[in-house]
Amino acid sequence: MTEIQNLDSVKTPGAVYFIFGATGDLARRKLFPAIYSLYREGKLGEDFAVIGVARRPRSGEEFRDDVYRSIQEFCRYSVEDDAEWSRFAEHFSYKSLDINNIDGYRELLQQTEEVEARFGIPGNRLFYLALAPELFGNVSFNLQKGGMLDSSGWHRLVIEKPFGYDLISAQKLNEELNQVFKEEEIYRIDHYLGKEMVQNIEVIRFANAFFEPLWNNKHISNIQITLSETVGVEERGGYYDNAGALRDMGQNHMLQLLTMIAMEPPSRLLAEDIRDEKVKVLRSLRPYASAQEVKENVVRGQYAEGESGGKTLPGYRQEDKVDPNSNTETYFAAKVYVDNFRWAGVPFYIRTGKRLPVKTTEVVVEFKQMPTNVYLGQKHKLEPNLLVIRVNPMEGIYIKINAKKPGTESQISPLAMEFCQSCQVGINSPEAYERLIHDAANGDSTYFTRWDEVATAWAFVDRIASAWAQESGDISTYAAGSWGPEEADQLLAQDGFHWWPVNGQEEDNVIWIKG
Ligand SMILES: NC(=O)C1=CN([C@@H]2O[C@H](COP(=O)(O)OP(=O)(O)OC[C@H]3O[C@@H](n4cnc5c(N)ncnc54)[C@H](OP(=O)(O)O)[C@@H]3O)[C@@H](O)[C@H]2O)C=CC1
Ligand SMILES: O=C1O[C@H](COP(=O)(O)O)[C@@H](O)[C@H](O)[C@H]1O
Repeated sequence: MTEIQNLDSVKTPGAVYFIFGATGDLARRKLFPAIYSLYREGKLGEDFAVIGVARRPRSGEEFRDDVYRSIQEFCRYSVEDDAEWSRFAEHFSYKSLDINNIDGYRELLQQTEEVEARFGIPGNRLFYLALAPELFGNVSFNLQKGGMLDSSGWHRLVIEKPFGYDLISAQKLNEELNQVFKEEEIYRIDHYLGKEMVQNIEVIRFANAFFEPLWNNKHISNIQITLSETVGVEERGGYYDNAGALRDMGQNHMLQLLTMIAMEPPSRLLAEDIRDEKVKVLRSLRPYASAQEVKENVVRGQYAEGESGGKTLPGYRQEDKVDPNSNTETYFAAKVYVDNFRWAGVPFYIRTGKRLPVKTTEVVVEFKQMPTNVYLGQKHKLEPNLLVIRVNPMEGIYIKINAKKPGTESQISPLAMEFCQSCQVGINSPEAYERLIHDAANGDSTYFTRWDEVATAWAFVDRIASAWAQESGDISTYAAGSWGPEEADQLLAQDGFHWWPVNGQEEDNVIWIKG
């Protein structure tokens, strides 16, 4: 068990980082830039090496050029100095390998031992699989067979989502991995857990006397979690058409966010204590008992042609590598209950979708009105208090309260007090992948998903997916650039609530105090 340390300045132990899928999109956009940021901040030191692995032929020089371009395009630091770049780049080499070719692993082993000797690395090996999940099992077997796990240091497997397609496939994958790696050696990435503000939820909740006493069904009327995207499926139509919004965002990022909001305070800040609390929330999710209950509580839709910023956007069925008759959902919203003492009766409304009007991840905690109040009534329109946690792209929190409108005799107006973290000069939050690679190298699994979390989340999501699978007829659509199907508004309206405006769409009547 690892106690969370202040990792801000912790240097990682010397290790070789294997990036399987080194010629792919994730490596280019996220992983190389993250490794460079860690290096620039002194967190990697000089006793590390990166070996890129993929089938495509690449010389070492070509690979380092790829890495350079990816950093210049996507990293929050840019390369400014030739000498510093050469010092960094010499840690990178490439191995062309089909993951099914066992002979290739023996060559990889030789290359590994060479770089370990060269950089004084004590046999620690981190295998990052930026690959399609179907390949995870074979890579693990072949790493073992090819002698890659025989060194004297630690061996860790970092794997990307999706972890399976449903509970059964996830179990199968997990069994395969467990034949080679122990649970504590497996780091399942959910990059939302690496986001600054998702980690901050814990601090906001557990380090402030005025939130925790109110954090329950006596004071909170409902919680809204929005993960909206403006993009469509881009070039990932092949994968997405098989997954859909529920599996792509719901089973993982949304439920993980929900657990961070709903979990009990852990008794200690140990990775296992925190993950124990999160899994208890997942176990407390009220399962939908029938297809009818799914229909009543979950809304889905697919984007059709629409418009945004004066541009016409194609419908989902017109996207590249998408079945022209596809019924895959690109949006879903659900009403979810956490059936425990703290949350009994409080609806959690969650929604996610592609081609929505804004890119944002936000959590809105809506508080109950006071039971009796001299200001309630005809004359005054009191709005409920809100605590809004902005995860991305804006980072920060704001609290909405009622206050006297300045200059009026007795008019009451909502007033939002905001702490915008991303607006503060000097705060340049690390990318999620920087934190997660750093944590994995330091053996801190707090912000990675444990197997029981993954399995419990699948069990919840599978009921929705199988109810949808029984439905016949075409999925309902929403115009690209809109807020999704109208039924999603009904989901809240029937309980007397509405979705609060998110990111940059604040109502005119609110007075803002920016901090
Ligand atoms: N891209 C993203 O933003 C995100 C991706 N993910 C996940 O990360 C993983 C990778 O995604 P992404 O980078 O987009 O995928 P890409 O298709 O862009 O890249 C796949 C990589 O796998 C390599 N590869 C495929 N087959 C083999 C093989 N048999 N042997 C060796 N290498 C192989 C390819 O290289 P080559 O063809 O040269 O062999 C390529 O480098 C997926 O699981 C995805 O779901 C998760 C979240 C976000
Ligand atoms: O995991 C995924 O996340 C992205 C959204 O991530 P964000 O950090 O930009 O909010 C999503 O576009 C993608 O479909 C999904 O696979």
